Amino acid sequence: MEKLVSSWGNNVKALPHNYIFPPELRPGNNLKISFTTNIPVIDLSELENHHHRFQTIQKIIKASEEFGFFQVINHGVDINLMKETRKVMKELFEMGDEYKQKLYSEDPLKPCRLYTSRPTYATDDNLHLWRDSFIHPCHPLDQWQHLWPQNPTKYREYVGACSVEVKKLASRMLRLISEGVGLECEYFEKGGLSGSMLVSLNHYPACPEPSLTLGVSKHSDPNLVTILLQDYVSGLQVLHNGQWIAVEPLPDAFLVNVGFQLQIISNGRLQCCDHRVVTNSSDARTTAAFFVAPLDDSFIEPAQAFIDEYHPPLFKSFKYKDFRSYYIAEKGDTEVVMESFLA
Ligand SMILES: O=C(O)CCC(=O)C(=O)O
Ligand SMILES: [Fe+2]
Repeated sequence: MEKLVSSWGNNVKALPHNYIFPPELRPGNNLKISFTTNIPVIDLSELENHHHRFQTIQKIIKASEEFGFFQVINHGVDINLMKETRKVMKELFEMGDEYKQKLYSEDPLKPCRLYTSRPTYATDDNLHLWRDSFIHPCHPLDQWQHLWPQNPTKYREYVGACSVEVKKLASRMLRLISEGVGLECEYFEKGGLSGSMLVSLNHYPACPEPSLTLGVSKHSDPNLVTILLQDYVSGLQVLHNGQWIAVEPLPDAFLVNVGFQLQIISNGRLQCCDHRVVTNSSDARTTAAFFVAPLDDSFIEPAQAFIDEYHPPLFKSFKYKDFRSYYIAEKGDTEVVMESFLA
């Protein structure tokens, strides 16, 4: 498969010209950032202790206000399931080219497909990302699982079990966030606000010239909340107060990040945050991003709880599918997307 980076990336000593980013967008010297400033790590087992419950919820809110990102440990998802899921994800990208060709598609309407760079690769300009991605819906499981690949043989079993657990974790995080900001506990379970979940398995092969390219360029996630399963290889960077900070990969943790919809519903109190992925020359990195999103016809607007005479709505009301189409058309440009949904 000459298009997939996982098929040819290991055989090149220099980047093809259409993978070299313009100087102002390259990671350059920011390739290796120490983990001195790090995003908060929150221990969810503290919620069981009623003395610490309130403080833990406040930590979640503070992290969502200041960083838009945090990691959770002792989250209740079986560590062995996480390990097996990571293994089966890696196996998928190691399958032979002939098999990967069957999964590959440039049709954005195909629900389950392997692509390279961006979903819009076929019509993209001449600048590609150093990643392959396998994407498909994963909630409700029985509606989608039969469309997933049967090879690797344990793919459906582990990715299915992990999806169920991640969806439960996402619902738990959304209930805690609701409690922390004074929304009714089930707020995000109504109106289809968290009714869908898509998983994107990202594979970033080792790269010959990591300072010149990116695995994913700067963006904020268009959905409600994203839960990321990482391995031990670093690569994710978050823009915080104008500086890129590197996220330390904690293999037993899940990373949680605020999407555009959570920012809009909270009337700007919680912040989505720009992030990107850098590559490295020694190790491939494989991650699973679980995007919890509203249903297409869900109606999105700032919740009444955040609005009073001193706090007018900062954003318009819209249907989620209109936001999503606009986000895709504008290639996820944060400023342009935000601007056009301001009240
Ligand atoms: O792979 C990662 O670390 C993050 C990927 C990401 O930001 C995304 O898929 O939206
Ligand atoms: Fe993202």
